[in-house]
Amino acid sequence: MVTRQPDVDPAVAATADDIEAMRIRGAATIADAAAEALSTQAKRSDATAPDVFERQLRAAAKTLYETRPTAVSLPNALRYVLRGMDGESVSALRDATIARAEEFQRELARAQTTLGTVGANRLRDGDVVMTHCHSTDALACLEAALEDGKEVEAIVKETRPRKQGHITAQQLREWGVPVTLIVDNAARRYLDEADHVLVGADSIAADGSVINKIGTSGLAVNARERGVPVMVAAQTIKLHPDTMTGHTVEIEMRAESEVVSDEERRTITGDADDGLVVANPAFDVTPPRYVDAIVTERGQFPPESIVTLMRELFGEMTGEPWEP
Ligand SMILES: O=C(COP(=O)(O)O)[C@H](O)[C@H](O)COP(=O)(O)O
Repeated sequence: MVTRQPDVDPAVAATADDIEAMRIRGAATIADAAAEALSTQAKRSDATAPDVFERQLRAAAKTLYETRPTAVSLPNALRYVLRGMDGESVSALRDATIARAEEFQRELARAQTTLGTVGANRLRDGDVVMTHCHSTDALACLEAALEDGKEVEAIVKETRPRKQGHITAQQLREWGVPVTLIVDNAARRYLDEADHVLVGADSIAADGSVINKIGTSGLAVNARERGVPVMVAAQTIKLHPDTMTGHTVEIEMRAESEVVSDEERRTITGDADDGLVVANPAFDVTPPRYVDAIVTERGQFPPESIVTLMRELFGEMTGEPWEP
């Protein structure tokens, strides 16, 4: 459970629980939900003094921030909204915060649509795309290609342990895209039939490394060996400004229960129930040399040049998202 801050509205706490339990998941969706939650906190605040209002909003941001560590879209969203919290009275602060959250959500949606059109330009009629996990940014590229009248097919990795590939497969089938669903271990074999690997990102580091669902790096290495280009679809909200000052991106470790049931654990260890460690990292790091292009709403970039865009958009940022 997330540590609850005092004065945080129950609706914000519920959003934090949903993010932590992955009922709300995926970097862009988490960012959208976080902005919405801050707006809700602003709407429902019972503060009568501006400093109390601000304290409540910062407490809400901290509660949301502590849910999952890897997707930088979460702190980036919190920072963006809190920076718009401006005014001399509670009502001015409330209006400004709500307007800022709405602006963030609008820009997020717009960025994804624009990014989709950029990514679609890389896809040709008849292409076969291999996907990993479920990324709304990656799907935006496929949706835009379909809208351009291109026919595409997809090889969808199921993505253990939580099988987010099923969500991707479901969305693609709704759009009428032929889908071949494969287990993760079959990826190398099926790369021979793929024209692109298309994945999303939770964070992008200053050196162009891509942090995304566990298994992305292995897929990218295999794709390079097979000569299949790797395209990463990532709005600029996924750029991790702290990495410009040498910080690393924390990789979330999730519960062992996602990998083995209690019964399976007992079968492995017997009654002793010791000596078995189940490691379940949720994300991994793909070095820039295995990535062909990072597709953003500002155009496509070779990974090594992404730091220029990062500096332009974020400057040198320090401090926790909820700090003034
Ligand atoms: O790794 C994941 C989701 O991981 P999880 O299921 O653990 O949240 C997605 O590829 C990115 O978040 C990008 O998604 P989007 O493009 O929708 O932001």
